[in-house]
Amino acid sequence: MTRGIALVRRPGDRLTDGLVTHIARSDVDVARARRQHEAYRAALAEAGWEVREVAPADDCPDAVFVEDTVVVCDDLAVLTRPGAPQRRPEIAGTEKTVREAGLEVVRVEAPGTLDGGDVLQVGTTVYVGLGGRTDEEGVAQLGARLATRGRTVVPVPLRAVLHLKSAVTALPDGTLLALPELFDAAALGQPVRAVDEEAGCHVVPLGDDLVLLAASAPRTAALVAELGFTPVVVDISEYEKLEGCVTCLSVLIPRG
Ligand SMILES: CN(C)C(=N)NCCC[C@H](N)C(=O)O
Repeated sequence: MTRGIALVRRPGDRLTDGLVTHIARSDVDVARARRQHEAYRAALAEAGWEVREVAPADDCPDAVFVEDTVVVCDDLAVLTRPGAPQRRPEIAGTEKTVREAGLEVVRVEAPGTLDGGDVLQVGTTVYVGLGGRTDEEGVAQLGARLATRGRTVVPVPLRAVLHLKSAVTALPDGTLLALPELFDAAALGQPVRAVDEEAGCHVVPLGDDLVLLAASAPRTAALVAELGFTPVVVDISEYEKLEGCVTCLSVLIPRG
């Protein structure tokens, strides 16, 4: 029995044209990115997830960052309306896959914008980054949709960072790992544990004590182990060149 479904989308040939907002552009090695994606998928499978692929959207260079296209909460899939207009065609493939997975499907409607990378779910609280990609209308719409599942949305203003989950994510026990200078940390209403590596604030709980994180955060991997969890380390250097992180490359749908 698997833990549930992990949605992923393979990188396309145009990956190197992906958006870059807060860092300098550097060349992406697409062949290496494909190998890293294969290893990422293998890590999810090894951790007990059924890896299910969303159809490629090769005209969209950022389509591999599938997290931004949908927010899954229990049996509900909220299709997003990405803040970057060129990413909106990515939604169709995700919609097909979440429908096939049997989820109820709703969406963020215009003029609201919301990227999945701005949505951090911790228990029944859903923190949503307000910044370059997600606006107040998007937050309000998400709040209304997730209220049907007993969730409370808390807006969190961002500073110079792409997404909320570029700056803070949670360990399985709810401990928030963060770079607090990148956002209004007081808005979370709970303390964070500051990390000293940029990629250290990007973790994905994979079930039980397993925690996925990037090879570029070795000190945080050691911290995660000290705290009693088991780090699962993947090299995603080619995606980091496009402001991607371990969270962005999948959407986990735990078995109901
Ligand atoms: C948590 N993060 C960072 C994400 N969910 N998405 C990253 C998207 C990166 C892409 N180049 C873009 O700019 O859209």
